[in-house]
Amino acid sequence: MNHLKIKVCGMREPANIQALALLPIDYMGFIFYEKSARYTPNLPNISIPASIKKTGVFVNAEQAMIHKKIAQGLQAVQLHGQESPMYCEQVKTQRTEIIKAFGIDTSTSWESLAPYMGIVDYFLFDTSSPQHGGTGRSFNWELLKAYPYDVPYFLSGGLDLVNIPNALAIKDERLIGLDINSKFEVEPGIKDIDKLQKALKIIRHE
Ligand SMILES: O=C(O)c1ccccc1N[C@@H]1O[C@H](COP(=O)(O)O)[C@@H](O)[C@H]1O
Repeated sequence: MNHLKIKVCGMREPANIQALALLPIDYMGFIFYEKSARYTPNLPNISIPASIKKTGVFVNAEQAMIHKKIAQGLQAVQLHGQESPMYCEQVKTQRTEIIKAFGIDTSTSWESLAPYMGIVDYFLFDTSSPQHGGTGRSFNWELLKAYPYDVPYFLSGGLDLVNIPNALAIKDERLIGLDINSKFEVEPGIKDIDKLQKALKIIRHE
């Protein structure tokens, strides 16, 4: 399998961000969705290595708000609501990756993702839920076998030290990364750095 990208989401506390920035991750996520327990109103003013893409997570947000956050230094935008393909196109800038999230369950119609192709950089497949994400629950990954497109995707939803090895066993070149969140927290928004290091060792086969 190619080098799997690792995204750690839901950061907001300066010391915790600084500690995470020392780890070999690819994306660091900041949740700009007020109803989330991990909500942060602003991108923390902390130096993060250029190798880590600062990612804003939004749910059906005003586009002006997203553009404001991009201007503050985001390299990626993760859209977790019912954002349309046109919305994704309008939010995209030359320097910003677009990750469109979908909650997956047995009712998922893969055909509904087709209009996003050529617009978004990645899909992200998460557990379907009314709160749009951060549930700590995984979905039935067997459903991914029916995913018919070439667009690479991140896997998320309740990833933890027990199920990450199972995620690594998914034989699919389109699986480009893992998104780690609530199962690695000491409290919402504060990550357990030691536990994340253990996950990184598993993922990077160290
Ligand atoms: O984490 C949240 O609170 C959240 C709220 C609304 C939308 C997305 C959110 N986080 C994203 O949810 C997934 C799965 O997280 P978990 O591992 O199940 O806790 C992940 O992509 C986060 O970026």
